[in-house]
Amino acid sequence: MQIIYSDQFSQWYVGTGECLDSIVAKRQQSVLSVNFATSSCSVRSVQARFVELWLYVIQRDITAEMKEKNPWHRPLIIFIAILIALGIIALVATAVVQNKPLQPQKYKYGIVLDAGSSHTAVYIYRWQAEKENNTGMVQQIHECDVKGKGISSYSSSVERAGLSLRECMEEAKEEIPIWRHRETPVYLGATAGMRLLRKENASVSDQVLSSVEGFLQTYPFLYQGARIISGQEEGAYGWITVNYLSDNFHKARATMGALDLGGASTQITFVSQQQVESPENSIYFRLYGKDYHVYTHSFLCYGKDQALKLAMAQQLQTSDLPLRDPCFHPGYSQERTVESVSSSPCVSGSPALSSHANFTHVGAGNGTLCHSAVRRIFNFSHCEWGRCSFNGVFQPPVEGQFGAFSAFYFVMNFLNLTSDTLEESKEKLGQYCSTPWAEIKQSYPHIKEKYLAEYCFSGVYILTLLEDGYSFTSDKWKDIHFIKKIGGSAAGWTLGYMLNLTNMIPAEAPDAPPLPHAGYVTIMVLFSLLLVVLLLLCLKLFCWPACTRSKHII
Ligand SMILES: O=c1[nH]cnc2c1ncn2[C@@H]1O[C@H](COP(=O)(O)OP(=O)(O)O)[C@@H](O)[C@H]1O
Ligand SMILES: [Ca+2]
Repeated sequence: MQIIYSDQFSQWYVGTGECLDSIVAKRQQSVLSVNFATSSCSVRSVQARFVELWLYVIQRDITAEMKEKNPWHRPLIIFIAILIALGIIALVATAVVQNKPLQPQKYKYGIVLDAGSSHTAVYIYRWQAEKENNTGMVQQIHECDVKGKGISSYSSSVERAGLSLRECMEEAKEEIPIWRHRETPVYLGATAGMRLLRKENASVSDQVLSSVEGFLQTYPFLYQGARIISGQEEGAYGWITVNYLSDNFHKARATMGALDLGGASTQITFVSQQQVESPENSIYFRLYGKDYHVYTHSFLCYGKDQALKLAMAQQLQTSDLPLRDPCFHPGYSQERTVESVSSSPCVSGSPALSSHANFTHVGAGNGTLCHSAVRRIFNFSHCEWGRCSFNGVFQPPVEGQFGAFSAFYFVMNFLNLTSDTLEESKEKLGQYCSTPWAEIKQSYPHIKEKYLAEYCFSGVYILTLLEDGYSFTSDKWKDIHFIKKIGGSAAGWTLGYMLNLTNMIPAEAPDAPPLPHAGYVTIMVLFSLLLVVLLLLCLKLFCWPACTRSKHII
């Protein structure tokens, strides 16, 4: 069937159909008159034909009216079509850039050896090559604990100091892709054990460093030096590490203080609103466009192993033998040489110690007496500054949240005191210290006996150092967070050291960061919705008149 419109006569001529001989339709105003010349049609099919014609007429007239009213109709359609095309290109481009797969060769690597007083650990870090200046981008991917003691213990066979690192350095070769070896920096930083050795014998400490240097240079990595870092650096880099891993620099949030307890030294580092009176305790950083005035102090000889020697030496000088030590469990007994205590450069200068060669170290298990004994290794009596922690060292009042790591974590975690109040910790520790040694050994058969025997002392030492030494009062205790890792990377000075030496923390904020994931998703969804709306609009504008523009309906 065919309908033909004639402009000339304002009439539709409809061809013949199954049952229609001819149809002539005419519209005047809103009245459509149709003449059907039928031969054998039913009334129903004539009615249907009439409705069809009526709809066609209305549609045609509306389209004509729209065209007349809106001369921008066609350009609008073209504009919307261009918008849709651009939108699709933008969506695809954003998705491609954002989801670009990271190829393994896009990663860079760095190795830092933490040559501590008790042992050496090798850390391997990895970061995306193009994102070096963004915070939170460097991650620890591997940690290897070197077997045996720290490098400072090799003073009588220095060549073994380097060799002791072999296993962990071989692991590093395995962990890092071969094509990255030559450009992967290796740093070795030695801490308080080597500081003490240098004090005792500078030439031997140099020989130990030469030994590790020679050994590290046999590896294909980019050797960047082996040195003894200062206590100030150790504190500062620990602070950088915890705040970098917590993303505090990037988000310009309040920073977190850092508390590091080693075997031979301990560090406290935090941002203080008060003036840092002593220049040697003050460090200034400009990071990501923000200034940080940081207080730091490293107490040499106040790591937990040297503190134990100090406490034992103190007791040896003032009490009869055998030494009844309240910081060791009842029933504990150990033969020791006086030399094992007095040989430390932290202890030397105590003449009374030389009168005996050996002594029996007996546990008396008493938390309160242990606290008194530990307090005696701190000097609280002189202070030249407005405020001191101990031993005449300036310290402003502690402020904000603190991350306490290394031995702070190991000990408090073992004693299950990481989420207790100060009072609860004292109470639980008192009970633990008075538990018989035989019972302790039975309860923890898999823990190294040296560590196990010392947890009572270490726990009491930590509480005393934090409360009496640094003035973390009961109300501030909750601000101390005992942590081992943050987001898979160990809390410690090594990461901060590497970030600093590779210039990965810029002084000024880098250019705007790429879209965060939430922003990316939001933009993609909004753009998609907009496109759908535009598409529908275009269909409505484009298809409808296009469909009706024809003067023929088939
Ligand atoms: O699992 C553990 N339990 C208890 N103490 C631990 C554990 N692992 C390491 N430590 C202790 O943590 C301390 C780490 O000190 P480190 O060797 O880093 O010395 P430094 O930082 O003073 O040079 C040592 O006292 C070591 O005995
Ligand atoms: Ca350490």
